[in-house]
Amino acid sequence: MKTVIIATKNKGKAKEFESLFSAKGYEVKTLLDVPDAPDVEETGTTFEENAILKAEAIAHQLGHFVIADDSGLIVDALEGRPGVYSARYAGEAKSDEANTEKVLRELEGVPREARTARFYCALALASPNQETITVSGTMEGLITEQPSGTNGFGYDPIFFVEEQGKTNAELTKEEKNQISHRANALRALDEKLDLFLKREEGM
Ligand SMILES: O=P(O)(O)OP(=O)(O)OP(=O)(O)OC[C@H]1O[C@@H](n2cnc3c(O)ncnc32)[C@H](O)[C@@H]1O
Ligand SMILES: [Mg+2]
Repeated sequence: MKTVIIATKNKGKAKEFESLFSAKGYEVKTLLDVPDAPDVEETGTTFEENAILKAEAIAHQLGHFVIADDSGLIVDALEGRPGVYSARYAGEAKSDEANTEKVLRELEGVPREARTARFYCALALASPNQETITVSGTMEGLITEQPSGTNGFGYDPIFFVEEQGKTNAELTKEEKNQISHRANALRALDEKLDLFLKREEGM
């Protein structure tokens, strides 16, 4: 089986990449399987920049091609916050609960029609041998007034998808993986990934 390494320490992302890639016949490894993987500082001002920083640092360290994911929630009424600061929005502890509570608090009194938001996912594919490739994907939704559902991770319990009439955390893993920003970004990577891997084999 072909293996792909995802440069992430986020368990929620790791699980999603496992199902998304197993459908393509790949086995997934993440930095959760690499005990001494460095923490890469996310100093970029865009998701793409941060994805490139993580992918290139880890590809260099492992001497192998890797995919990194930088993603987050963009809330219109908050001028795009939490954005690239999504993981640490309520502090360094990176608590999903504290982060969602902070967004809900900041949106108190904001009417439904003004609670529009989107998830954004930038993926970077990097190798010591080739130029880095980036792609992105989004998904649209509304921020609820309270959390609902236990599936998924991060901001999923407060992200309502109108077409499904459910929050992301009420969708099954399979349902989310059809429509998520991560799935959409991976679709954009599909063709480029094959070409990239072919070139990798020739090196
Ligand atoms: O950098 P890595 O190790 O991949 O893990 P991280 O959790 O720090 O990941 P990011 O820097 O990309 O921050 C993304 C944050 O955005 C949120 N997020 C991203 N994708 C999400 C999704 O599909 N559902 C809910 N929240 C998501 C979640 O809070 C993440 O912690
Ligand atoms: Mg991070």
